[in-house]
Amino acid sequence: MKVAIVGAGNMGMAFAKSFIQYDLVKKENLFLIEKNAARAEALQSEKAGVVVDTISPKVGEYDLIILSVKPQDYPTVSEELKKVIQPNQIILSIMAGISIDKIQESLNHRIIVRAMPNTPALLGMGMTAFAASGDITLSQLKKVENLINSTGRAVFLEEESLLDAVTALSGSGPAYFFYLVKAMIEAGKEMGFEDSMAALLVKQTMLGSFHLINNAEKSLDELIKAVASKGGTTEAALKRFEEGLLAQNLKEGIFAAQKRATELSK
Ligand SMILES: NC(=O)C1=CN([C@@H]2O[C@H](COP(=O)(O)OP(=O)(O)OC[C@H]3O[C@@H](n4cnc5c(N)ncnc54)[C@H](OP(=O)(O)O)[C@@H]3O)[C@@H](O)[C@H]2O)C=CC1
Ligand SMILES: O=C(O)[C@@H]1CCC=N1
Repeated sequence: MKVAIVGAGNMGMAFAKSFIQYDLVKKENLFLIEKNAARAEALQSEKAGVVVDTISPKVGEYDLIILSVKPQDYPTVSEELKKVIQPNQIILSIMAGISIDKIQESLNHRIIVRAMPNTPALLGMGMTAFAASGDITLSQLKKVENLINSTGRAVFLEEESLLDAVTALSGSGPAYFFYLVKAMIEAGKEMGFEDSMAALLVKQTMLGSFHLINNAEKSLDELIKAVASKGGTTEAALKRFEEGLLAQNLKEGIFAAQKRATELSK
């Protein structure tokens, strides 16, 4: 398959690297359009694919075009892309908030898949949800799904409107996890540990706990109860979290992300 990527940044390249790793796309069939000069130079030197800085008629030769610029940059991209896009090309957008309708209208093009991945895709451990326009054939959809599957797990959504919630939950989710881990490491340092020791204690705890969620036949409440002894240390921490409305604040943060995704589509 021949794939062009408009905006070869963090996510665009996480996708591209998985496609290459699983031999779904050959490097010579990967066309990277990247306007950031420093990034383009880095991509050139690591021989990541054919690298150019602007959209040209050459883009029309690719089976699939991935849109992975920031939503704010999309109006400029669509102006250029609509001049060169060919009717049989598949568009895969991973941009937060930009709806299939809006992409169809701005490109005057029908065949659109809209996906929301996350950065663990860099390790083939991503979580992507995707929806598609009614105009796509099953064969075209399967081709895109095969590519996405190389980046981790994927779910198809009948309802595109759910993608803003996906963005808030799993798209942005890695940052929430990193934020929690960082706060725990900082607490460790404040209690007197060296940076590396605090990081080890927290990272191994998070890793082991993740596997317990997946492997123990217990609910999350039961897992919490199994750690929190009556009158003990965990209970003291959880009480403080409740007083500070930590869970409520986390949820409100996620709803704010969803609201922002909806705003980006306007
Ligand atoms: N990062 C994440 O975790 C996730 C991101 N997304 C979505 O992926 C998209 C990209 O995000 P991310 O990879 O983090 O962003 P990046 O900034 O890392 O990548 C986007 C790249 O596109 C370049 N660019 C901007 N305009 C153009 C243009 N006209 N032609 C070619 N290249 C251009 C940017 O250059 P410059 O830096 O100079 O602007 C930048 O290098 C966003 O829409 C985001 O919503 C989706 C899921 C997760
Ligand atoms: O923060 C953002 O807007 C993008 C979408 C999901 C993750 N990063």
